[in-house]
Amino acid sequence: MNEFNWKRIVIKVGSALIAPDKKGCSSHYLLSIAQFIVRCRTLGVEVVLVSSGSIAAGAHMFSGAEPTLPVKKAMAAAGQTEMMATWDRLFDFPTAQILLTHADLRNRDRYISVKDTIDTLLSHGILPILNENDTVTTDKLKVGDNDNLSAMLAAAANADALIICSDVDGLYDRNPHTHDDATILSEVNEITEEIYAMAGGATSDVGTGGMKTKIEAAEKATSHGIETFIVNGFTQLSFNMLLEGKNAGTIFKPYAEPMQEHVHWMTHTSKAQGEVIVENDFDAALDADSEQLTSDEILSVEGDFLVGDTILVRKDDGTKLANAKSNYSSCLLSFFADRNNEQAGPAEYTSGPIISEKNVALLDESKGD
Ligand SMILES: Nc1ncnc2c1ncn2[C@@H]1O[C@H](COP(=O)(O)OP(=O)(O)O)[C@@H](O)[C@H]1O
Ligand SMILES: N[C@@H](CCC(=O)OP(=O)(O)O)C(=O)O
Repeated sequence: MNEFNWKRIVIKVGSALIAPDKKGCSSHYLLSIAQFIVRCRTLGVEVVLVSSGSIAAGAHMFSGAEPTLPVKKAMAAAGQTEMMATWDRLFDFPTAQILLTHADLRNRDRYISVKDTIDTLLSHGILPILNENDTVTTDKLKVGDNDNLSAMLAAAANADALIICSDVDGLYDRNPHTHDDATILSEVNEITEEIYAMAGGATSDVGTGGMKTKIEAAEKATSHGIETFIVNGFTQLSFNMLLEGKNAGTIFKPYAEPMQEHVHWMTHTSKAQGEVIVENDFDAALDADSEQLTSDEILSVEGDFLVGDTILVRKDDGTKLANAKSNYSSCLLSFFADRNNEQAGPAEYTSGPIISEKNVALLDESKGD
């Protein structure tokens, strides 16, 4: 057993560490991260790597080009190969590339498939290296930043820890690059609005999301029971400290009572693709018998969703009742809602249950306070 009792960890590496000067991929900072990964594996800890940096690594091949969206997508395609080759050279065991979009994670079958692939790679001693598939993704399909992606993957992999390697020592009470008097928070026990208020965006021209997306990631991971660290990936000291079981930056403590797996997935990974709105006096106990929600209860439908997508069920006054997997498309549910609103007498057609008990994640607001 190791100092920290980890069996499996996810390490996320930011773009500034991969391609610090946007002149291609550099192994300068990756070497100490690779050594840490090797040491963890020697200690019996399975490691999953989430690596940013394809766009930054590919930028040097497009000199003089305006960084438009198509050019960035091309940079990602070209830089990804260079980045994978750089990582691969640092290890004497095999690595595997997995490129994903949010569409692969919000669909339950595809999510399970990703989970299974990660498990299988790890059980064969292969290091999975993941990134968002920036070349094919669109606004609607993307996660958008690798902090949140790494937390979704830490939950999928059922990791014990998520280590986010960045270009700062951790979370400060304000951006240390713009405030000389900023002080670091070494431990965060609860992620509150005040914590979010401390976080600003990225100031480097290669980072995405800054500290805000790291706090979102920490919230996702800690609510799954995963302890989360933000450390400075520029310095070997961070990794030496982690190996000694010491806090190397900011540690976010995991929830004492983590969310159930499917509740976590619906809340933090799949996210609602649309809404079903019910009467304010709707009082069915969704957790006990969600089959009570049928087409007769629907007032209106918002967004476009398909059978199997996650939806938010809420009351007309805005109270959020539950996230749930929809058994019907938005198109069909809108038809039922329109018919209900016309009050056209007894319904000729009614739906079966719109959501099913085992695919419901109750939201706090619905707990009757
Ligand atoms: N409260 C804060 N504490 C630390 N860094 C912050 C804070 N607010 C904003 N930042 C910015 O977040 C940056 C790290 O995020 P980002 O640039 O996205 O890096 P990465 O590529 O590692 O994801 C820091 O360099 C800093 O400019
Ligand atoms: N997927 C992108 C990185 C997105 C991202 O979140 O970047 P970063 O903030 O540096 O972790 C890429 O490979 O360039």
